[in-house]
Amino acid sequence: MKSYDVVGIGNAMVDVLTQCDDKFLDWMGIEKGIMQLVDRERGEMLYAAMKERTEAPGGSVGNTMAGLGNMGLRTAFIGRVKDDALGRFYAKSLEVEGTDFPNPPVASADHPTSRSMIFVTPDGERSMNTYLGAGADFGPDDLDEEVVKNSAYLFLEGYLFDKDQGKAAFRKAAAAAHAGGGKAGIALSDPFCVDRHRADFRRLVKDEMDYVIGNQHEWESLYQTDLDGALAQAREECGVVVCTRSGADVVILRGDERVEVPVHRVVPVDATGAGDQFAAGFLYGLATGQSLAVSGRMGCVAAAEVISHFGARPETDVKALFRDHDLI
Ligand SMILES: OC[C@H]1O[C@H](O)[C@H](O)[C@@H]1O
Repeated sequence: MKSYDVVGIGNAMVDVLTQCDDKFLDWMGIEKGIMQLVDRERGEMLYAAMKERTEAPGGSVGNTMAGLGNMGLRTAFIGRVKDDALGRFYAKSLEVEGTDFPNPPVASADHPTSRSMIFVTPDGERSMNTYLGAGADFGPDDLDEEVVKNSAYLFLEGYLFDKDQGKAAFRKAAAAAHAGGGKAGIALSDPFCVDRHRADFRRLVKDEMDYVIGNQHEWESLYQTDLDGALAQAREECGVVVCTRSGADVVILRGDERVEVPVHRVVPVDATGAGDQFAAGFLYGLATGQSLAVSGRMGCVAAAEVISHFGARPETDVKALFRDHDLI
């Protein structure tokens, strides 16, 4: 019996969230709806410009693991934080939410704990301004293979694939997952990151991943073609292929099987974490032996919950929502 159902690896990041209007975004030169990297100076300027701030633990795969913990699975999140106030806050909050955080904060980290300044506009769109701190320096030495071997599923965050040491850590993690008889998967995370490392992402997806979750732009960027062409290639190269399409039906492929899961469009209160919680719901289904259709619907239920309030992690009992929808 494994210790964990799902173990995730990603950039451990604290979110600083605020609300603003579109004029404020223009004024500050913030590009709407995407993740932009910022240096420390701009990060501090944006932080100071926020009128009211909420600080919350974030990070894409960290959010997914917290979501899976909320659903009652046994989870761990492996990430790198500095031993500073934000890093200790991050580690503690995951443990409180029921997800193990095996790596202690690193006193000697060169950079402070990663953070993202997130501006949410009245249409619910989120614009993220990320300062890549200690979390982005995650490398093979930060990975205890035994934790991964002891999990049925491994889930990786594409953002960490932006640096060579992150790539090396992912190869080590995938090998450990397979050595332990588990399955390895990744969230592609960002079309620009895919664009910067296309060849390496392609190799990883083809040779080392059992399931891959991405949105339309990420899949198109990976194969440099339209969505149908991209998914046709992905299906040849990877066991389970999941494509979210911002409000349109989710497409899931496994061999000859193709499932389309309907999405009910609503105006979000805050879209932050929608993809992360879709992944949590979907992985819950996969890890508990549900069909692709049910797993996809679980993903949509979890995503709908998180966009109904401010912040990237669930605030209600998502398993109860699965029951309300007759999914369990
Ligand atoms: O996907 C949303 C997450 O991405 C960024 O990493 C932020 O931390 C945020 O919580």
